[in-house]
Amino acid sequence: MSRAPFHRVAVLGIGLIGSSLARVMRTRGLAEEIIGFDGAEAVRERSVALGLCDRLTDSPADAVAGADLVMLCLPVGANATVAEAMAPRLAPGCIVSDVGSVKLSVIRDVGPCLPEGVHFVPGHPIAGTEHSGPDAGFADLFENRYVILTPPPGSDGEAVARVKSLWEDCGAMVESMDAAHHDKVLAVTSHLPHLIAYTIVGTAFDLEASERQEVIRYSAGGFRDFTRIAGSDPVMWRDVFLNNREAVLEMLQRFSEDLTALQRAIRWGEGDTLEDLFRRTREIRRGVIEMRQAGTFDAREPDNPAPEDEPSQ
Ligand SMILES: NC(=O)C1=CN([C@@H]2O[C@H](COP(=O)(O)OP(=O)(O)OC[C@H]3O[C@@H](n4cnc5c(N)ncnc54)[C@H](O)[C@@H]3O)[C@@H](O)[C@H]2O)C=CC1
Ligand SMILES: O=C(O)C(=O)Cc1ccc(O)cc1
Repeated sequence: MSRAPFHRVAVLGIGLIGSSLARVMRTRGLAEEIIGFDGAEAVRERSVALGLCDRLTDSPADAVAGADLVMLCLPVGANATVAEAMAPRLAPGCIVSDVGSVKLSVIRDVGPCLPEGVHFVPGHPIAGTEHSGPDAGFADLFENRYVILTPPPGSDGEAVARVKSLWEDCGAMVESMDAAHHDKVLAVTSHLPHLIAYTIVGTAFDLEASERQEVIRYSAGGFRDFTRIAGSDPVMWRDVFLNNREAVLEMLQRFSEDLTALQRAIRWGEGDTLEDLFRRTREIRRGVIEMRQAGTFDAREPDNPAPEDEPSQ
């Protein structure tokens, strides 16, 4: 029997992403032992009941003792406190990685806590859902999804290669890029869309009670897709916006300029302007589907069947 690529993996934060990682590492034999840490007692109890880890602890330091890989799977705003608490027990040669949606802040918050001889390989799976918590995770979450690694200059090549290989073993396609570039790209592809969804659903909620009822009843006209995204975890997304402030504000500025241009086209009846844009965006949608990145939850795409726990259309 071949040995697992990692001896002891500590998963810090057993929510959607942490529990999915624990599940896939377990089912594919990627770790001999999985130790879980979570700050919430209810999450630890649920993780025990689900059999996600070999052992659960309420101490980050206990969790990382003797680990050769530590995976931070926390809201990005929690990384600094947890990294400080775990640092004294990190073994020399250990790899610390993460899954946070923002990368510059993780490098800023975690990097300085790590002792000499510990390797830091920040990462971000572009895979998820609007659900959170240990029950929401599933082993196939990373299958055919991208994972972006943002190793700081001078990172240990072997550590980066081991993290890359782990994600590939989880079914993912791995790319590397500079952290600042990652944060700009994700600001437009992920963070801004979530902000727009939160705004539009909030706007609808603030309508008169009678109109609000109708918004919910007739939501199939486009609104429903926004409510899925706007149902995402409030703490996780608060931390994303507070920690990717500059890039999000820059993209928001560009977006609001484009929105103003559309507003003008509608006001002046410039149908060609509207149609040209809608044709270009339809092409982009087709490209996303061709690259099979349309989402695990999009039941209308034949290439992307809905998981069993999602209601089909
Ligand atoms: N939800 C998604 O679709 C994706 C999330 N991510 C990133 O993954 C990370 C985790 O997200 P999810 O798994 O979705 O969140 P989640 O809310 O499902 O899980 C986070 C877990 O961290 C624990 N936690 C929070 N603050 C803590 C603290 N201070 N000390 C100890 N434990 C604490 C919570 O109890 C919870 O169990 C985030 O950084 C997020 O940006 C990355 C890709 C996709
Ligand atoms: O559910 C969705 O539409 C998502 O966008 C999931 C997601 C959320 C955050 C990430 O950093 C990556 C993926």
